[in-house]
Amino acid sequence: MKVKVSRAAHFNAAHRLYRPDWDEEKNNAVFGKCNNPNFHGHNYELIVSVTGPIDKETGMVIDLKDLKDLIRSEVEDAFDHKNLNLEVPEFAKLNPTAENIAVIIWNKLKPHLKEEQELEVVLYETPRNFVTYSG
Ligand SMILES: Nc1nc2c(c(=O)[nH]1)N=C([C@H](O)[C@H](O)COP(=O)(O)OP(=O)(O)OP(=O)(O)O)CN2
Ligand SMILES: [Zn+2]
Repeated sequence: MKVKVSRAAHFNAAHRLYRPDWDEEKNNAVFGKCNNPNFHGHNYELIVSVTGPIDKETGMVIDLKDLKDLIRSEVEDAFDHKNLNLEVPEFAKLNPTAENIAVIIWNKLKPHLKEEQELEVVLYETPRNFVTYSG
């Protein structure tokens, strides 16, 4: 029997969507206002879910306190109040789209889970734009 356990988290960050190997015209055509050279910001909402067996001794899939601390150390401390393009090494050469941010978050969290625990990351960039990544 597997149960899905979820923890919501939050960070805000600035970003710019563009490719340095494209000229301004093409960047504007593809990325529009998201290519603003002065960046723009989002209040990101994150839902991290761990699915796995319930531990017989504790009754937990994962201690939500441990999941909270993991999200804080791996995601919030790294991304909150940061310029993703300029301050987060993972995005130095990777466009910080919601898709790529979700994959980076998944990659940062997964090594901390047990083999039998499945991970899903849902990232809301705006209340209406969100992506899901499960590995
Ligand atoms: N597939 C993706 N498309 C877009 C992404 C993304 O990360 N993945 N990001 C953006 C922009 O960065 C921005 O976050 C979204 O802009 P927009 O769609 O205009 O969102 P709004 O909520 O401001 O617009 P509403 O019209 O109010 O919904 C663009 N595309
Ligand atoms: Zn944006």
